[in-house]
Amino acid sequence: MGEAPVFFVDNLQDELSNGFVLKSKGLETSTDVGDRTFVIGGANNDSASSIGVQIYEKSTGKWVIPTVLGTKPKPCKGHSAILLNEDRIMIIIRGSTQDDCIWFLEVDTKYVKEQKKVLGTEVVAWSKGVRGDAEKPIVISGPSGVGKGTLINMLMKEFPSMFGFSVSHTTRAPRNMEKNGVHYHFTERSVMEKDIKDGKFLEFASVHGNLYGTSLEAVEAVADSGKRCILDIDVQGARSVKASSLDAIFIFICPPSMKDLEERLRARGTETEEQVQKRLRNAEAEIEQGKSSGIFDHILYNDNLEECYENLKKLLGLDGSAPTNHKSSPKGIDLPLNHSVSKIDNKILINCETPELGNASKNLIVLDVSSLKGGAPGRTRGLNVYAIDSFSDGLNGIHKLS
Ligand SMILES: Nc1ncnc2c1ncn2[C@@H]1O[C@H](COP(=O)(O)OP(=O)(O)OP(=O)(O)O)[C@@H](O)[C@H]1O
Ligand SMILES: Nc1nc2c(ncn2[C@@H]2O[C@H](COP(=O)(O)O)[C@@H](O)[C@H]2O)c(=O)[nH]1
Repeated sequence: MGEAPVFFVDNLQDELSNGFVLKSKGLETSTDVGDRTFVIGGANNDSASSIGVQIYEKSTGKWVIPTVLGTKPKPCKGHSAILLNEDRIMIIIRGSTQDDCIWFLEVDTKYVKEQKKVLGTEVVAWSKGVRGDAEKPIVISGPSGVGKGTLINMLMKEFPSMFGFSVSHTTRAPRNMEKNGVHYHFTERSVMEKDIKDGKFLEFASVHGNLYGTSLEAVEAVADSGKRCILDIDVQGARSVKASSLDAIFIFICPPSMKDLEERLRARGTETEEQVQKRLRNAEAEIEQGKSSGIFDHILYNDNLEECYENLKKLLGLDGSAPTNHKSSPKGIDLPLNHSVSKIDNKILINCETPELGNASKNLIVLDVSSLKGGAPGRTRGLNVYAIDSFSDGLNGIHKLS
């Protein structure tokens, strides 16, 4: 059992040695991680659109401005910071409401270590804290024409409130009936390449001569709407997702034969002869990898469509053996401006004061961080939140908020 203190910056230099000017407004926190101090918050100019991060290296006495990945929290009236597991800092935004009050700045997680190698710079990564457990996303892969889209459409039609589709980006041209933003985000290669460089994609791959990718936003938009996310991506993309922090179920759809696959692709009539040939050539390698790579948790054969659909529902627990109602979104918490934060084991205690109700009225919000999942890039899930009312007068009531 131990209590981690919360630090507030009180004596930072105005002009940093690397030329970075920190106009301290008393809104920053500093958190020590090994021999580095992470200074978070306080816009370095008035038009800043997000919370800034700087690192002070105690051994060299130098300030470093890291590459900041992930969606960043907006500048705020102040925040509290507390170190978790030596690899991430939990940020509790003051005066914020609902779903925007808990954030994580990853400073030494697996993802951050990988990105440091890739980018060759100091890296930190933001992820937003989400209460409760969303069900695992479903990754569906398989060769072009095997019936992935058909199966996904059947699932979304039968369970519209349960599933949401991750709308990918692609550089290929839209087909006749395809709508931008619904089937794909159709995009220019140069724009997509820049977004990939800026860390906006969970995965991307060159597929049949075009660029395809899943943006973090596409997956998180579905999860934030309380639905279970379905990704229709190729095997290369599935491999990247498997290596990421997204905890998903991986399903590979196999055709009964190459002959059937060819017939389906031709019958769909959406590709030129040259494209059909290219997709069929790629299909052989994809089927080989799908069966042997160890990426996939389940392989389904799509011979008879109805049978394959029933098998898909069965493995997702939708065949009547499990309840089909999706969980309702957890309630939010209103975090007051005045609060203090401490840590005991896997619990963060937020001590909230309500001045208008006098000293006797204090509420304690408990964040249980023992079951955190996921993380940057994306969301950190599995936060459990409890409120204990008026604890200074005795334990009047304990409410589980999520
Ligand atoms: N079991 C099946 N038997 C016969 N035809 C099928 C079967 N499943 C799907 N199809 C048909 O095969 C064609 C290809 O299906 P679909 O477009 O769903 O493939 P896909 O895997 O999503 O392809 P892509 O990866 O290119 O998007 C469609 O015309 C669809 O109606
Ligand atoms: N790696 C990714 N692959 C994707 C993504 N979106 C779709 N795909 C795959 O591309 C092929 C071709 O699709 P089509 O619509 O042009 O027929 C297919 O296998 C899809 O699964 C993505 O975001 N990433």
